[in-house]
This record gives sequence, C-alpha cells and structure tokens, in this order.
Amino acid sequence: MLSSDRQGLQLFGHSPSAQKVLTHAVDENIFRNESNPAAQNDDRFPLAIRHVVGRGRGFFATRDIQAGETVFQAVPLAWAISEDWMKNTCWWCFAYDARRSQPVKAMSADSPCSLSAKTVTTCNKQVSANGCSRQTSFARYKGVFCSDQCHQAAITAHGGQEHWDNYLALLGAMEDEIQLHGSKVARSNKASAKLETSTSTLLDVSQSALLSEDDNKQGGGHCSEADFDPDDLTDEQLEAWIATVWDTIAEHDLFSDRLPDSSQRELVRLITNQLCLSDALTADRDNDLPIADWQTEMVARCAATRDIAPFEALCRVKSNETEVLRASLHQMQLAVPNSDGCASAPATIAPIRLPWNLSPAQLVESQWSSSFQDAASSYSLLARAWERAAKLGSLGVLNHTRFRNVYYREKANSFGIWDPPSDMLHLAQSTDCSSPTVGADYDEREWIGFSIYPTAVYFNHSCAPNVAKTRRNRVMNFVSNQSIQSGDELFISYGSTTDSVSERRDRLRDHFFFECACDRCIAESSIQVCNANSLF
Ligand SMILES: C[S@@+](CC[C@H](N)C(=O)[O-])C[C@H]1O[C@@H](n2cnc3c(N)ncnc32)[C@H](O)[C@@H]1O
Repeated sequence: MLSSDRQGLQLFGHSPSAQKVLTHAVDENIFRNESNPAAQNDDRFPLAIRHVVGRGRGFFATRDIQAGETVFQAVPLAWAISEDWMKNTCWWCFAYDARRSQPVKAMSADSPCSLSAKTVTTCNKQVSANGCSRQTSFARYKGVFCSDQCHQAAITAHGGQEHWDNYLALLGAMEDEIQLHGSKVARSNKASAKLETSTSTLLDVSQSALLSEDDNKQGGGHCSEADFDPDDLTDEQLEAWIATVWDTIAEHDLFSDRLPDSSQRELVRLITNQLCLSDALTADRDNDLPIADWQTEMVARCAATRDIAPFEALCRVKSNETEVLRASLHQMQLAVPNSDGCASAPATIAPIRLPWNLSPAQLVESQWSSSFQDAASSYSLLARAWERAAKLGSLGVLNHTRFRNVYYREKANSFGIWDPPSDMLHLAQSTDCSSPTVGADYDEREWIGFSIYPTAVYFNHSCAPNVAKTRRNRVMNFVSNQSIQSGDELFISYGSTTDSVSERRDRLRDHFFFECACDRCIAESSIQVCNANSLF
C-alpha cells in the first residue's frame, strides 16, 4: 500500500532477476490514444509513461513543470473503508466524521429485507419465507453516505441498482461467513496453539519438503535437478508452481478454517468492490446512467469497444505475486538449520528447490509461508461468500486465478485514505499553503480505508520526492513541490521520508520488496560508508 505504512501487509517489488523492461503499448494508450474519448483530458497532464532500468515503468515530465502545478489527478477504480470507520465514512466521497455516522443509510432497494432499518423485523420474516436464514446479514448490511447524491453516484458506478444490490449482498454474505466460522476458527486456533508447541517439527516438515530430492524429481518436468538460489528461478517456474499449489488449495478448500485478520478482510472487501465494479462495467449497462468522471468513462468506453475491459485495465498494473513467493523462499533459505539444528548464518545460504508435489496435508502443515496462507484463507472466505450471495443475485465468475490477479495487485498498488485528507509531510514541503489542513498534527490523522487508482500507479518512489500526493474527496491530486524539467522523472514517496537511510531502505524492502535506489538513498548510503571507513 503506497504511503500508508499499514502493518501486516506485504507489498511488492522487483527482484533483480524479475526486472524486465516490458513494452506495454496499452499502458501508453491509456494516456496517449487519439481514439480514446479521454485523450483530450489526458493532455491536461504533462506526463507520459516510460520505462527506466531498475525501476520498471515510471511517469516522466513531457514539458517543464512549475512548483505547485497539478501534474495528475486520479479517481479510484475500487476502494474499501476500514472496519473501524465503516459507519463514519461516506462510501463514495470518503467524507469522514469520527463522532457520528453518516446520515444516508443505503440498503439494497428491492431485497425484501432492505427497505429501511425500521422494517428489519418484518423483513426477516419475509426472508425466512423465501428460504434465507433469519440471522442473515443481508438484512442489516448497508452502505452509508454523506448525501443522496453520493448514494446515487455509488449505485451508478456499480452499473445500476441491481449490481449495487449484488455488491451489498456479497458484503453481507461475507459478514455471515465471518460469524459462522467464528466458532470453528476459535476451535482451530486452539488446535494450532497446540501445534505451535512443536514448531520445530513443523519447520522441519516444510524444509524437508522444500529440499526433498524425491519431490523434485516428480516435478522434474518443471524445474531442473540442480540446487538454486531463489533469484535463479524464473518467473515462469514460480508461476507454474503457484498455479499448481493454488489448484490444490481450491480443490480441497484448504485454509477455510482460518479467519483472515482485519487487514486481510479489508483487502478482501476491496477485491469484492473491484470485481463487482469490473463485472458491472463489462455487463450490459443502462446507457442513460450518468458516468461519474472521465476515468470511469474511459474504462467504460474501452470496455464497450472491447479495447480494454476494466478488469484487464487493472491487470496492466504490476502484480507482485512472484516477488512475494521469492521473498518467502529467501526467508526459508536463511532459516534452513545446519547440522547442529541451528539456523544457518546468511553467509552459508542453503540451496533450495520447489516441492512440486505437496499433498494438501503437507501444504497445510508445512506453514512454509504466512503470506501464502493469508492469501489462501482470504480466497476461501470470498469464495464461500460468493457462493452464498450468488443464490440471491447474478454474480460473475470467481476462481483463484481471478482472485490472485486482483489480490497481488491491489495490496501493493493501493493508496491509503487518510483523514484529514492532505498528506501533511508532503504539504509541509510544498507550496500549497492554502490548504486548511496545513499545520495540523500528522499523528492525529486517521486511516479510514484504501483505494486503487490504476492510472496513478506509475509514480515510482523517491525519498526526496518532487511530487506530493493530496486527496480531495475521492480525487487524488498529484502536485509538484519544486520545478521539474521536461524529461525528468516524477516521484512520490511511499511513506515517511524522515527516517535514516537504513530505516527507510529496510521499510521499503520489507513492505515493497525493492532496494531503494533513489538519488537521496545512494548519496546518504555513500556518506555512511565514508564515515565508517574514516573510523579505521
Ligand atoms: C507502484 S509501482 C511503480 C510502477 C512500477 N515501476 C511499474 O513498472 O509498474 C512500485 C514498484 O516500482 C519499483 N520502484 C519504485 N520506486 C523505486 C525506487 N526508488 N527504487 C527501485 N525500484 C523502485 C519497485 O519495483 C516498486 O515495487
């Protein structure tokens, strides 16, 4: 997640071997396509996507830019409000009031249990008559909005009332699943507490699985017999392995007894929102519906002409799935015990191979990657909710490939939504002193959710950014904080820039899986080396 520093989320990056310079002609088309109805709007912005060695794609200035110019604006394609603030935050414009809930409570319109909060009791009877559970969350699940206009805009963005209802039904079904599985999870947690007393055994299982000759021989068609460093594995090898493992996970519904934590559940809600919006945009749309903004229009028109389906537009954003796996393999490699049973020092990194034929039981027991288990239990939760909600309304297809396509993009490329909206650290350095929030205490800001802006994900990071990110309602504004020459790259910061160089790099490595190579880090790390050398 960019600039949010949420704990517990693993984020993506390019490993050295994954650094490929790819040509994504369609990416440029998003910004420079004469037949694109939004092209005239794109020309408002003085930037273009180019490829840069070591950083992938990035935004570059197409003319000289003055300090204080808005260089880009983006609207979200999908979003999720934090569990803590769901009643206090408008589900469309992100207006937030910590003291009271938003005034417009919007249940789905034609569901028998959605007429209004007052009719819930009657509704539940009707729902029972229709064969639904009396305890169903469909009756109580509702969105909140600061105004009727925002409510209507959300319905419109979802492609109309029916799609909106399906979306709410899905969220409600997820709540039901969370409750239903609460007791099961409690039991399973007790069981895993017992298992943790024999952690070393489990670790051995995973490591012997990873290093087993036999296992690797059975998968010999996929990878060589030689020992290798995770960085030597090609993306194709990793992708093939991931697909095999996920097929097993889906087939046996593994990890269904694990409840994703609240941060994962928020991610699942963002994915739900993304999938519903994408399906709504690709489905037959009521042409009389007004379209909220030019980027949504662009995506909708592209879908209509089959140029870029909305879901495919998201898929142009970089996925970090293989990077997450590679990082997990590195961690395991470092933890492989030596002959004394102690973890070996990094200097003696153990060779590693992928276990191609893990049985379902081995997969569950090996505990070889917590990030992998997070993803699998999140998928299981969504799949169960999907099945439940599909009985009440028409939903698109859900399979693990589609889920992973979104999961490994959104968790890395989404922006945190904070309130007050402006990023204080950046504004303090910027010329935008007209903002009413300048001078407010950064620590008082509240994290109220996160959203994905697929058109804005091409800003690379610098610890000395030349662009500040500020939010006004749903719109993310990117404003230059210094003059920028034509041809220069535009950078934002993925979080605090006030830490030391080693703290900044550690954080970016841990959360984003990349080694920051910005000018400031390079300069400051060479000063550190000089200082260290001068001691001798
Ligand atoms: C939000 S994406 C930015 C767009 C990305 N370059 C692409 O091609 O899709 C963030 C990723 O870009 C790369 N990146 C961004 N800033 C970087 C930096 N300062 N040094 C090295 N890599 C960087 C890392 O791979 C990071 O995970």
